[in-house]
Amino acid sequence: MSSSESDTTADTDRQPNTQTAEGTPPLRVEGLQKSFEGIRAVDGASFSVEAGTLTGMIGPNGAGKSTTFDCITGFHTPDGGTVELDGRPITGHAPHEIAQAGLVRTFQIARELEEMTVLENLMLAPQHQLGEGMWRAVLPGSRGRRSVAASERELRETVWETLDRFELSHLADEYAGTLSGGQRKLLELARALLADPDVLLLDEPLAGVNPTLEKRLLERIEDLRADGHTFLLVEHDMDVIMTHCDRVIVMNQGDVLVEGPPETVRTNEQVIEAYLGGDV
Ligand SMILES: Nc1ncnc2c1ncn2[C@@H]1O[C@H](COP(=O)(O)OP(=O)(O)OP(=O)(O)O)[C@@H](O)[C@H]1O
Repeated sequence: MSSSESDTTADTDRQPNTQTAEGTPPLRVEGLQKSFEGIRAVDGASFSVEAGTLTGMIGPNGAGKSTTFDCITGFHTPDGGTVELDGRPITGHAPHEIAQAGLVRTFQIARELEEMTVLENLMLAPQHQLGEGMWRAVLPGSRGRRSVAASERELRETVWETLDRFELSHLADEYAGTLSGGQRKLLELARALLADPDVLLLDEPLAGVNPTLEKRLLERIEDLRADGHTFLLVEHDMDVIMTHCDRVIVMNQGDVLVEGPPETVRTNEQVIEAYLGGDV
């Protein structure tokens, strides 16, 4: 069943985190399954991501990390299992519905966005990720009897604050297509944030990023975590995972092998074995 064939309706009414039951993790995955022509890419994976954490997902090639991300974010419809956001089911919903519900992933800047400036990319970000109707609901000030023009002015202010925060202001008028790999990653993260997510999924946020920008990206992610944002990231750089994550989920053959704090995971024999005896 494709996400568009889903017979349930996404509970897309954004509710503040304060209304969720105390102790409910922002993201809970239970018994997730997805096969491709007999290959069990995800085979019963269950895990939670706790509020305000930077949780890393690691695992050998083919362990099922990307497929898990795609099932969580609605790009694949799982064959079985459930995904809950703040205790509300989002399993099998379309990607834009899941973004509206508060779970957003970073995307590579698409070709058409490369031909727009950095500023335009950010001004359009909420609209692109949430759909035309919903983006007005997240515009700053749009909940009162404010004019759209006033709201758009406030969005522009938010965008400039975001540009400052990410040290991208000097690139505001540059075409996104001219940015370096690291600057693009910063822009991708900034775009995702403008959708005002409860949970952010980052898929290899540091791939192709030079050490200076890697440091800046990690600092921004840590600031955002300190502000209460919740992250789940797939990253192959083990040092980054072990140094910056609060919790680590290790996947192997489509299932969760081990979950815990980095110091526990690093020394776990099953984990070392899964990486063919290499140093984790
Ligand atoms: N669209 C697809 N069609 C067929 N098989 C697929 C598809 N997507 C993933 N697979 C298979 O599912 C398994 C899990 O793949 P997945 O990409 O989720 O793993 P991964 O942990 O993200 O790997 P990597 O770290 O190499 O990106 C692999 O055997 C892969 O070949």
